[in-house]
Amino acid sequence: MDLSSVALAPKVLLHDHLDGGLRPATVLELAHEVGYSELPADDADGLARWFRESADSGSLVRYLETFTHTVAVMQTAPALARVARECALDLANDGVVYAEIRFAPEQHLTTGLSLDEVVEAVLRGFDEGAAEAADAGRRIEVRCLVTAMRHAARSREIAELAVRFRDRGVVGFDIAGAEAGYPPSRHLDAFEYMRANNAPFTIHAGEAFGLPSIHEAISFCGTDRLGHGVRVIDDITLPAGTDLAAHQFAGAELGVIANYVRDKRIPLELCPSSNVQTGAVSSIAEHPFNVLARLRFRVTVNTDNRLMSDTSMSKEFITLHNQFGYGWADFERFTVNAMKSAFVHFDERLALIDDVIKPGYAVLIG
Ligand SMILES: O=c1[nH]cnc2c1ncn2[C@@H]1O[C@H](CO)[C@@H](O)[C@H]1O
Ligand SMILES: [Zn+2]
Repeated sequence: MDLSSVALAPKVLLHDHLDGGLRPATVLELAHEVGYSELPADDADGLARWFRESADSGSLVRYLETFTHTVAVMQTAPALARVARECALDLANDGVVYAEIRFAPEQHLTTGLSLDEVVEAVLRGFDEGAAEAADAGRRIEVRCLVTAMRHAARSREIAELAVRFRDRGVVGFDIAGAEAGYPPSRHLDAFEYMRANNAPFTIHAGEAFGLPSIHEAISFCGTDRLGHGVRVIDDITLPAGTDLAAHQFAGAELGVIANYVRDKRIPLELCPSSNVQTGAVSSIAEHPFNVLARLRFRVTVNTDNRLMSDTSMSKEFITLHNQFGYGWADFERFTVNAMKSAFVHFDERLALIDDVIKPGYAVLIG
């Protein structure tokens, strides 16, 4: 299994930040256009390296500081549309067939755009990119999640934005940003608004902060998915000396929260490389991905921030293959898990599973 063969496999991406996936060269060009002079490097390679190294901090708060630069160059409609178009193209070239891309509209208002104008520009970019990719023989469906920043106080407004655009490409709502000190229950009114409108949402939880955050997200807020959710492992007891790359974990004991997440089939948007960079886990070898997958949690594979982690869906698959020995049948399962967990309607999920994902893996499995 190598990068070029994995790139051919149909992949589904549920957790990817628009402002964490810019091409380094685009950051430079946009900075030049808008006169932003704070970039930490002046060539694409240097900038790519800076993002990866700075994000490799072991702290979510420092990881998030790197977004200052990407957000700074995404403040006009053309810049937002360009970044969105390139995002759709890059994902399609990597074999992603369905993606939900998130970003926080409230962070893109410094030159006077309205929340609606910001979302319209991004959706236009996705449409352009997806149309170009289709012309080149690479079909991709791109949808949008709007994120509210958990330290701020605009979550209800952003939830309303999500519902306002629900028939135009926005399929859900999310909260992100520093987790410690900003529990999901601070934004209960936003989640209640989403539920009252029968509109789905996901919550970044169980990344920098552990089980209490996951508990709030599922029990008080009623989240449909968990952004990361990786610390659910803290509610699972493994016998001493357990090999984390094993094929079965018969001795595992699940606590109340872990059982609830698994019983309810709550999807985990796991992001292996990002989780190591932010210190949510100490290394890929220590990543609970395999334990959770083998215990049949609904695990999905995600990139989080392709620029900060210098990654792609194919690279994340290869990383998991190298560490845990997964093959095509495993990747098909994770991909079907992700498609089942998507926020588009059931018939659209089913069509992608039956017409695109299963036939794609059938060819690879042979
Ligand atoms: O892994 C993460 N955990 C929490 N917040 C994040 C993560 N990655 C990105 N963002 C935050 O989400 C905003 C909107 O896209 C980004 O600007 C960043 O601050
Ligand atoms: Zn994220």
